[in-house]
Amino acid sequence: MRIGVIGGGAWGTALAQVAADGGQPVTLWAREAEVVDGVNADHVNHAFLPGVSLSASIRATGDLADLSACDALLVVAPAQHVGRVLAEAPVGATPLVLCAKGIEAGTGRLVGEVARAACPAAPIAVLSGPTFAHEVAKGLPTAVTLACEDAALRDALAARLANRAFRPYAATDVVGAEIGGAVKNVLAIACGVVEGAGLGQNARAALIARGFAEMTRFGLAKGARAETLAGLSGLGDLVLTCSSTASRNFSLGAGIGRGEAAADLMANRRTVAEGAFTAPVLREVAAAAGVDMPITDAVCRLLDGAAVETVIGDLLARPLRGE
Ligand SMILES: NC(=O)c1ccc[n+]([C@@H]2O[C@H](COP(=O)([O-])OP(=O)(O)OC[C@H]3O[C@@H](n4cnc5c(N)ncnc54)[C@H](O)[C@@H]3O)[C@@H](O)[C@H]2O)c1
Ligand SMILES: O=P(O)(O)OC[C@H](O)CO
Repeated sequence: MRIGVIGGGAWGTALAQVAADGGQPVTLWAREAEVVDGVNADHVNHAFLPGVSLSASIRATGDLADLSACDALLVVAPAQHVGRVLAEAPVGATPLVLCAKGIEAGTGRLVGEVARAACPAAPIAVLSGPTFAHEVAKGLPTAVTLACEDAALRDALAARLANRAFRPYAATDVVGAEIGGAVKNVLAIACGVVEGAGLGQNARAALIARGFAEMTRFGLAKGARAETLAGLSGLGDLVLTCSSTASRNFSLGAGIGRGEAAADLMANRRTVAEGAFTAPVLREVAAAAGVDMPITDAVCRLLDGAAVETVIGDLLARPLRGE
């Protein structure tokens, strides 16, 4: 199975490295010429995954047409750009493995819905889970959810991507795998705020647990299964990104918690903090579905510039309720 990767950020590059295990050829499409040049000449993605030596069997390209001979495409552009990039990619009936985590602003669509609209003939799988790119690229042990309704395709993809350190777990719940990854990014911002504002470990644990309740309420309303949300792509990824400054979303929240302006933090970054784009549209989609999302709402207010003390105070002052 010839693998192509759409997106030369940290995660696309790390997944290209996974797919190149054992010297298998992989084509990596990157938007930036400097990334293409660095991967081909130095076997390093200096811009997005510095310090990691990549397999020489990864060939980078800036031309989407070079993906036309691939048997499966890993889609790793940021969620807000997936629709645009897929519209230009030579996909046809080639299976797509969606690896971005987010909800499209303006439409409220999960990445799977975006991909189905752009590439109606392409079978869809979702790969998601607790996966810091730099750890995966270095070959540290990692487990992911690989969700696909077509069992034969799912097994073929799992066999192709698995190696001694990278372990896909099979699932059929594509929507559930997507929702866990999209929602955890928003909750990670909230946990970062707690860290940055020095609100303590109790508060962070409470946010993880109540955030998981929020993710579950939303997921169930959108057709996800509870066991998927409690698995690697939901709870597993929530725990990872709510616990470490290696998470861009958590780091963004930590800056806000320290009193820095969200707009400045967003303006000064080249890497993507998906939760900042997903939070407002998640709030809208949840409201339309009648799902209460107090932590997501708090993150939206903080991103809009509300004071940390005010927002945290409002969260704590909500009427007491059953767990
Ligand atoms: N980095 C990780 O550890 C990790 C792990 C799992 C999933 N993800 C997800 O993977 C997706 C990609 O994140 P990343 O970490 O690889 O990115 P990154 O932050 O490392 O790099 C930014 C990426 O955005 C791309 N980009 C910027 N503007 C664009 C545009 N207009 N059109 C198309 N692409 C554009 C850049 O080319 C680059 O590939 C996100 O949805 C992220 O949540 C990331
Ligand atoms: O750095 P973050 O916050 O985008 O998180 C990266 C991955 O999604 C972790 O699984």
